[in-house]
Amino acid sequence: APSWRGSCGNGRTARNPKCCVWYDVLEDIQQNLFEGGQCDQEAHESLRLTFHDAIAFSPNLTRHGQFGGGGADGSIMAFAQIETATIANTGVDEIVELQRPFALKHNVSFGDFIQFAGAVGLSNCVGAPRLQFLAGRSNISQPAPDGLIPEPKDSVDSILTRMADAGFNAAETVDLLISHTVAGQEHIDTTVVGTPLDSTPSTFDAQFFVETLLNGTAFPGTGPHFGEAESPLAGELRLQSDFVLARDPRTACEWQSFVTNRDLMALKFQIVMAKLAVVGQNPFKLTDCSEVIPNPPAAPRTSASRTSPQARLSRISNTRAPSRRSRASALTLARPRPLPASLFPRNSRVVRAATVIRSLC
Ligand code: HEM
Ligand SMILES: [Ca+2]
Repeated sequence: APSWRGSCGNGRTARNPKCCVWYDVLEDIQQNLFEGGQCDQEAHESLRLTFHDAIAFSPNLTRHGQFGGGGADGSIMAFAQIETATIANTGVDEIVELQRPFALKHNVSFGDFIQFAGAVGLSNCVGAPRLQFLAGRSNISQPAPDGLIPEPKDSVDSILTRMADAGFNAAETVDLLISHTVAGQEHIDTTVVGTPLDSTPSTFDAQFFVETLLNGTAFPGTGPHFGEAESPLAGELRLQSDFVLARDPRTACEWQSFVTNRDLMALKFQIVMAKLAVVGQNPFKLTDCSEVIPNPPAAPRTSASRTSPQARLSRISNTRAPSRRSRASALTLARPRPLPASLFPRNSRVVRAATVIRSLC
């Protein structure tokens, strides 16, 4: 148990001297990876990378005498040429190559660095929870086997089976997909690079869960592509996997629960990310350096935004500003179900076309 409480230099203190190095990493990546602390594309990709490293862990393969992957062990960075060549990891090589020099420069393990960068990147997003960060993962790993990362074309059965193998039940799988509130795509439809998965990709809010429940009406680019479903808003892309998970009886209730409870959503993400970050690791051998993770900017306590999602999206695509800190629509509405019509602005064409699933829970 750490009794040391001391200076890390520059007026910074930590409970454990092992945490000091992370202040240097923090300063460096906020300036030089996240453009001065933005919830930008690098922040989004860093969050995605935490998943792609960690989820490659399969007790099922191990039971069959094969190597099942080491989980959150940094293998995706150590063996990037092998791991990022797979279909599920399309595009992940970019953030791995951007991150690696920082890990080498500060002499921290790849597994630690990936989880740290994900937590710091998320802390730049308005309304995000502050994630736990444990340090001390070994830097020795083996290449993870292919086939362990869910793909957007996969069925709910296949996704839930894979996630269960790695230790996550159906509700926790939905909790992990809260990440898609700060997300875009570049590799599903390459003609509309940067298309977000919800109308507020720089804000950690419930828009993703609202918008994935609307009726899809069109593709944002030249779709359909493999793993893509029709989206309800121009300039937004919907993954097929998000479409089916939002509507499956095993996952729909957890999905809908977030629409009217942003705080619950933030809490569940914090909890499930703490679990994801130590897949394949012994958390009791790691050191808690969470104090280094910055406090994210708070979400404004407003009722549902009056601005229509479509208007927000048009602004995003017109300006291409990486992180216009749009006002969060904190969905603090009283009744949990059915989804209140007031969430959807009446004068929007989108909304007239939208039918919200009301019967699954
Ligand atoms: C069923 C599981 C999942 C599937 C099938 C899936 C699939 C995808 C796909 C296809 C993209 C677009 C990538 C691109 O074209 O550039 C994406 C983006 C993203 N995913 Fe997921 N994902 C899943 C779960 C997760 C989880 C658990 C996390 C994190 C905890 C996550 C975080 C992200 C983020 C942050 C992005 C945005 C990346 C960016 O903007 O560059 N995803 N996901
Ligand atoms: Ca959002």
